Amino acid sequence: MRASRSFRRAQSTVIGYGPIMAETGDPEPRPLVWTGTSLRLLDQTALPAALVHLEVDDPDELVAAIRRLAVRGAPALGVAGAFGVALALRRAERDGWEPGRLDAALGRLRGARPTALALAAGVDAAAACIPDGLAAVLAVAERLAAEDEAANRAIGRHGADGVLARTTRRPLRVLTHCNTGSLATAGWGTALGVIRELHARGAVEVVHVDETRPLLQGSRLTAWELARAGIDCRIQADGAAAGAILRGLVDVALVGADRIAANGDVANKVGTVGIALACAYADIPFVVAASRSTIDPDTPAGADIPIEERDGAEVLALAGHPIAPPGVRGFNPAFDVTPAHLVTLLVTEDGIVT
Ligand SMILES: CSC[C@H]1O[C@H](OP(=O)(O)O)[C@H](O)[C@@H]1O
Repeated sequence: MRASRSFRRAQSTVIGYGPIMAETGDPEPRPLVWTGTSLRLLDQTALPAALVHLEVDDPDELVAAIRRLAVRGAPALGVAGAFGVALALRRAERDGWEPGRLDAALGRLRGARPTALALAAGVDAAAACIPDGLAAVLAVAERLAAEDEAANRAIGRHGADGVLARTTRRPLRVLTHCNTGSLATAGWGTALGVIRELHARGAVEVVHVDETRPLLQGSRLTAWELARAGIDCRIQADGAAAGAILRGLVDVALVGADRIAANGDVANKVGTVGIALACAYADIPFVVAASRSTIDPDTPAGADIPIEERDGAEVLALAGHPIAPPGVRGFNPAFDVTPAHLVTLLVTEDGIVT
């Protein structure tokens, strides 16, 4: 890819885990870092094989990176959206954009992934400070990042308490879906943060990691984070989840959320509702870990949550290789909705919500 002016690709390719930790000096590489003039993204589409950083200084390049999931995960998108407002304001001031052009850029950023409430919320929070200048916008983005990591630590503690109070087997066999760790947030993670806390308390035997088709956030990202944290895991096909639960191989399922409706219905990565149904049938806890900012009082119920429909081509390929006959269409909803009555435990930084 020829790097355009605003989309420079700084690449350091390493294989495995150790070199990455040595490479960054950070036990948990952050999905994004503000450099002072640009947003440095860890390109999650290249993980786990390569550590690739993208230097983005244009809001529309950030929209493109969000849409192809180079940066992803509701909380991380909220922070990225807020920094995206700073990128847009820098551009507007430097290039003398008329107000309509800035508003249009913010609209594209806000709508880049419609299900994740945090993205729009992060853009709105930062945009509200545009009249106070760039420093104020950046301060909002930095605050959102700091608040998110602190919230995740609290979610981890409350979630571990809640899980241990509702399970008897020790140590636990946990199932998780998609990626809800440091890569999906400003640090530590939501459901993966609970798993980290349970592991710190010696309460995790193994984590069943759904690969999470079609983009494989589980096998590529969650397994990568767990391996780096020294937490034993086994990657499984998404289709193995219900059978593992019904065979009694799983003690608790822990997932994140992209948006929670006012009635408690939960939008999360596609495949989540099947796990919830299996947990209900097997009578094991189905636990949702999310920051309070994921709860949307303005969305009455799950049916009102916009579900992102992605290009069907993502389903028709695996790691870029075709796995379907030519001419067949793909159906590719990125999320599904779990009815509130199937959620055993909803945990936020405030504690057990339900
Ligand atoms: C910390 S919750 C992250 C949430 O976002 C993921 O979706 P995507 O990978 O498409 O951004 C998934 O739904 C996770 O539960």
